[in-house]
Amino acid sequence: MSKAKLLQIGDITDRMHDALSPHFDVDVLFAQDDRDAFLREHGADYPAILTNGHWGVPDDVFAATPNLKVVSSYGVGYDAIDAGACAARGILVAHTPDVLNDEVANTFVMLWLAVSRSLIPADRHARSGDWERDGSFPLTRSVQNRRVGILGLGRIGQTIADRCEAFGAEIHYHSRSKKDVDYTYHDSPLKLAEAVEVLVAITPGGPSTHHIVDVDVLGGLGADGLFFNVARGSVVDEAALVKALQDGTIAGAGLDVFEEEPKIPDALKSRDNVVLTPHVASATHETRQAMGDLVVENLTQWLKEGTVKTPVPECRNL
Ligand SMILES: O=CC(=O)O
Repeated sequence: MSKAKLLQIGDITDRMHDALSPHFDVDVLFAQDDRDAFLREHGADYPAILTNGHWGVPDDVFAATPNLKVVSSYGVGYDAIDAGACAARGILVAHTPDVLNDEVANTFVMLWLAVSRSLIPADRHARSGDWERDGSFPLTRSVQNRRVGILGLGRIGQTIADRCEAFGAEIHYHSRSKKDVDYTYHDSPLKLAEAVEVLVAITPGGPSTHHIVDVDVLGGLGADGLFFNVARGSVVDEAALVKALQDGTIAGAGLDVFEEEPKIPDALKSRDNVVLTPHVASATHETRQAMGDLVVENLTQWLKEGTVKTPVPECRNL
């Protein structure tokens, strides 16, 4: 019996490839020399797409796959996929929620400690000989007993809150709606920023959260404030963030995501009060394995039953 055809957009692990191969005939979009000709000739053959949060489903692919039935994305954030348009065409979209909550929360903690305790400059001081030559490294700032603001109290935001409690934090949050939790709610990102010393963005990306951290919010955070982004680059006005760091409007930042990945502004790269990671919040062997297994499970379940295990909210009623 012939296998179902699957169009792969972006990289996958060997384990995912091996698990998919018995069920799907996999073609890699980026391996095609002439993408337009390939999509024109073969687009209608694909009922299934495997993609990720970075590539999503580009418009040309969406338009060239009239028989598409399922999209399985290797990541939790799906702002690069027009899930509303997929739902309207009856296409199921699946993502990988929950299995990465711990890792993303841990990445925030790593950045928070690194920025507050000046980990990168301190490491440099230790290995460069500066310690012997110039003496002790300057004092840094404690992460203990801070007022922490979580922008987006979804599943990952809650896991971040749990981690922060271990540091004696007073937790504040802003979300689209008030939740049944003991933390302090603020009805705007600005009011949240004004109330806290540490602000972490962990909202979904997309038009509804575009630049919700802007010049005013950064001003509200204030000169001792630290900003962290483990959400999407689009959530923050990056130019305003650069200026806020340059002008001392805020004290520092830890960033895993950027507006034009993989490009990072030089003005961020050159600052000692900023720690940068290349969108790796979920990128451990263990968590990527769990995410990959879920991507595969969504596709094989769809093959067997026509459903997926973890649909995005827009597709839950399909
Ligand atoms: O950014 C990572 C994800 O959305 O899983």
